[in-house]
Amino acid sequence: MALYCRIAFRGKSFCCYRLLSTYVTKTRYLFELKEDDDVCRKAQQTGAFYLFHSLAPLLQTSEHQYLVPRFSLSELERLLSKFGQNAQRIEDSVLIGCSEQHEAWFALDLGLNSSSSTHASLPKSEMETELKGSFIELRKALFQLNPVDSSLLFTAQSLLHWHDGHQFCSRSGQPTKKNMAGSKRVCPSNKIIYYPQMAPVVITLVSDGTRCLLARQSSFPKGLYSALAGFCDMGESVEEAVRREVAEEVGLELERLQYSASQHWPFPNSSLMIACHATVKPGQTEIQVNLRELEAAAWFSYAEVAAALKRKGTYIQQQNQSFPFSVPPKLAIAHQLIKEWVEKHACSSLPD
Ligand SMILES: NC(=O)c1ccc[n+]([C@@H]2O[C@H](COP(=O)([O-])OP(=O)(O)OC[C@H]3O[C@@H](n4cnc5c(N)ncnc54)[C@H](O)[C@@H]3O)[C@@H](O)[C@H]2O)c1
Ligand SMILES: [Mg+2]
Repeated sequence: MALYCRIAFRGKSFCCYRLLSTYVTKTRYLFELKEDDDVCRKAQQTGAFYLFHSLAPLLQTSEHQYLVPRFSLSELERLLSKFGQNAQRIEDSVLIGCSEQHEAWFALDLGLNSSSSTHASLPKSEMETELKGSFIELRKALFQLNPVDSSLLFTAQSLLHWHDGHQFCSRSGQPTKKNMAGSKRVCPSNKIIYYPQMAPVVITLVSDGTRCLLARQSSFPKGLYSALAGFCDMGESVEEAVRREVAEEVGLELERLQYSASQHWPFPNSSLMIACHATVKPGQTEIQVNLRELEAAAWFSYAEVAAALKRKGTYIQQQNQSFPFSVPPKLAIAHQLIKEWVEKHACSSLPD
């Protein structure tokens, strides 16, 4: 789908015959859906709905992967009526994206109670039988989802979670009302607008030139080591947050810092993960682990990290082996940082 655009110049408007790209028209359409409740309501007629129960997405088991079923508006209305609820509950759904053909995608949680509606939680097991699937905790399903589905479900779960936690105005105590798309909530009594929020988190892979530093918290699965991560403090730049987190957690001062990429991460609350590579000064590599934050931290050689990257799944610790370990799954940005480091060091690690 493409649009011709109208541009304004010195107060006059001109029709421009530049064809807008599919990406631009899709982006403009999503913007309209967020801004205009009527357009969004209309989009539900032809849209697709993803279902959740208490923030766990509905999934169906296939051979090696989970499939994510979608429902039309009429299928959803039929389902709600079967469980004794009216179609008004669909207004609790949130917009999570759209296709290039402008089919809008929504997510609806059938397990959460909304303050602004009288809708009670629907029975999970009966719904699972009816829908021929299971509501599975997103974190547990991570390994068996494709990247497109997981990204959509991350967005959906984060938005549903945010709405669930922001049903009341923190100033007036009155229930807030969401717009159709779920891109904001407004307090009807004082008009304060609340927008979905995420916390900036820095994640850093520190290298001393030949080794990289990985750490684990006691809550991690056995054997799992990751890059150093931490929430940004109020008023900090990304660079300041990276330097502080590394100093706080392992007692090292950084020399150089390089941005790599970013990722939205929904666990336990929405974070924007900002991933960097960093180096320490040669010779200044002695780690002092902050045991209030970490269980352990250590330098790992290229060979150790490259072997861990190749290993599938999480490692189950074996007796008498001091350093076997695993790294985070492919979907996590920590995995990407570690992979980039291994690729960069592959050539320099070849035997002479
Ligand atoms: N996607 C990935 O690859 C990846 C890898 C590692 C960590 N992470 C995520 O990064 C996040 C931060 O890592 P961490 O636990 O090491 O952080 P951290 O080192 O900052 O330690 C967490 C502590 O920071 C404090 N804190 C400050 N601001 C906070 C806020 N806005 N929300 C929650 N706690 C806050 C709390 O006391 C909390 O116990 C975690 O949520 C984790 O899920 C993602
Ligand atoms: Mg940390």
